[in-house]
Amino acid sequence: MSRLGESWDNDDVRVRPSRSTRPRTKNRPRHSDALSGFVVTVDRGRYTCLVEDGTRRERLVTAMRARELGRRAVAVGDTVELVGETDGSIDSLARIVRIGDRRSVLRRSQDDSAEAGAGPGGEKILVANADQLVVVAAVTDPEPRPGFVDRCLVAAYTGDLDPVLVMTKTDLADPAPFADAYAALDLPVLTIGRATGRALGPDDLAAVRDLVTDRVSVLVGHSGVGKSTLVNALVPDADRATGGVSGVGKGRHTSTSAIALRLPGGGWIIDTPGVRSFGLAHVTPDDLLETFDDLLPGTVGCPPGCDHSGPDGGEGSTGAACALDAWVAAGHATPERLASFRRLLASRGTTDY
Ligand SMILES: Nc1nc2c(ncn2[C@@H]2O[C@H](COP(=O)(O)OP(=O)(O)OP(=O)(O)O)[C@@H](O)[C@H]2O)c(=O)[nH]1
Ligand SMILES: [Zn+2]
Repeated sequence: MSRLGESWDNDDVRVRPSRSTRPRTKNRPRHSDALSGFVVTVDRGRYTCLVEDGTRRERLVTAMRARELGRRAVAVGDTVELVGETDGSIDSLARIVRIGDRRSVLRRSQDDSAEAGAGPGGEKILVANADQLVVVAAVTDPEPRPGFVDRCLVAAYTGDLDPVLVMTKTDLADPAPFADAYAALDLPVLTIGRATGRALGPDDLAAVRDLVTDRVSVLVGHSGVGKSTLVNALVPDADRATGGVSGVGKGRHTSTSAIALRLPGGGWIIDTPGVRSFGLAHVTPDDLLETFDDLLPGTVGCPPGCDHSGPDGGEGSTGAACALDAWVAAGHATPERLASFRRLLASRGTTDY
């Protein structure tokens, strides 16, 4: 499993203040017997981790957070170190003592910031280490919602995931009118529809399979867009792909928000059955701007407090103009890029779920 054995962040484990003069590392729990695991799903404080230790077949181990993790969140997709009861037998419970460095984080804000692992703004890490966010939207039935797609893009860009749009049900309508709005974002758009009365088109499916093979992909989309149809086509035995735990995510325990399913050709699909929206209260205009490399230099002349939302400089400003308008008018970047940036920026505050 390629995700295991990555480097570990030495700051992951909070070390209690020491009164002695010994080096701090001596006080850190050593856990030389720890095993590496990959968090497949999370349900009410219990983490299902895929573990392989070289001598035995890989297995699923149920674990809880060790006290020494403090308030640090553990998310699906995290690489972790486990100690304790790691044999994976029924009723055994291991402890997660370390969390590996993260390549990406898919966050969402939520009201209940008291929940374990919620950050200062109440944001929660939904998935760690994913390569891409696959936003699934239907051409029709249900109608695609631009605000929802835009919010997904903001979450992807600011969390270091590559966004992809997959438009389903292309047998029912033309995807172009909706997809055209994303042209300036260079967003890969794949289409998928039924070739026959029942089956998804094999060419469409092959393109999606290509996209997800050997990568970690998070799938999000509204109910009814065809996400399950797609997941079942990509992971034929989805119910068994995680040793049966996917049943946990889909059914009884509705609090489960994400589950990793192994792709037969390599890579992982992380399905998010309970996720219909992304709260983006934690994303600032500058967070988003940093993901628009071509626009970034144009803000040097912005007034203090400019939120770049329009030519008037935004609410918190002194009334001076946002420098981006003049800069783009002078031939930098493109008006379409600026318009796309501002549309995504505005989507943070909408509730178009
Ligand atoms: N015409 C057409 N129908 C499709 C396509 N993909 C899925 N459907 C149908 O759309 C309906 C919803 O599909 P699902 O896969 O259950 O949608 P979902 O997004 O998983 O929805 P939830 O299970 O509610 O989260 C089903 O009746 C599917 O058969 C497609 O490409 N074309
Ligand atoms: Zn500005």
